[in-house]
Amino acid sequence: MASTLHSFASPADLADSLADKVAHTLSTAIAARGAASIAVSGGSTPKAFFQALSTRDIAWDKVTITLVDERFVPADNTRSNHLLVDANLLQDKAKAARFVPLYQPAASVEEAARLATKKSAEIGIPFDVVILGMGGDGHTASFFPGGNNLAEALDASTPRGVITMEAEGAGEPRLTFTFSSLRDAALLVLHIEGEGKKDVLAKAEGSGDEADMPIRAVLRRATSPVEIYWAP
Ligand SMILES: O=C1O[C@H](COP(=O)(O)O)[C@@H](O)[C@H](O)[C@H]1O
Repeated sequence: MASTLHSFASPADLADSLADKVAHTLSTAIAARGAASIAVSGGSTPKAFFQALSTRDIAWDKVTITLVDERFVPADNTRSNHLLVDANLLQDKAKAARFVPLYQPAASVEEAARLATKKSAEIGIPFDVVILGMGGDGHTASFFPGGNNLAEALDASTPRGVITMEAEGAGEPRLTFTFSSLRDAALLVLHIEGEGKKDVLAKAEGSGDEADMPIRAVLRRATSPVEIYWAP
């Protein structure tokens, strides 16, 4: 599926424009179905976007927010994506939204993935909005190069839901939605910032194995257009 690059003069401009686009998409879904859903990424990039989105005037009580991926750590851990969303997105007007976490206080990460799959199945499919990030190694969501479940996660025939991922570059064991859960969002965004990430994107757009740079699965096989938002 084709991708479109949207370039901005600054991260603040990007955050504002992306917040407007996402708010419009969520409002359109609410007008059509009475509900809307969004899956967001963690990491260092989305903070300003989350803060901008939280101020947008939409019917947040009809919006369900979840994460594209999460570390297998509780929400009070500083590396938790849930904590980032709590502090920056579930604020202001967006306080009224429902949040479905991927982390579950289970005995194993596999059990947590089963529980997260069950809970997230109630959100409805496909997601209205998916915001992906990308690491310097070409990972997106928790699709890490060398990940123990990478092939299964990227296989389009793997059912929608949450699976586990362990990889050298991932730190803690991870919980991640499968590629099949993310590829068909009504609005599918890849949000990256900095010259370094632009270079990584250019490399990913070239030839090579998806397993080496898993973002390639999204760029090559998403069934929705990929809207790439970039700022220096
Ligand atoms: O591990 C993760 O990293 C990616 C990219 O994060 P960034 O700090 O380079 O912006 C992120 O998209 C993913 O959700 C997160 O778990």
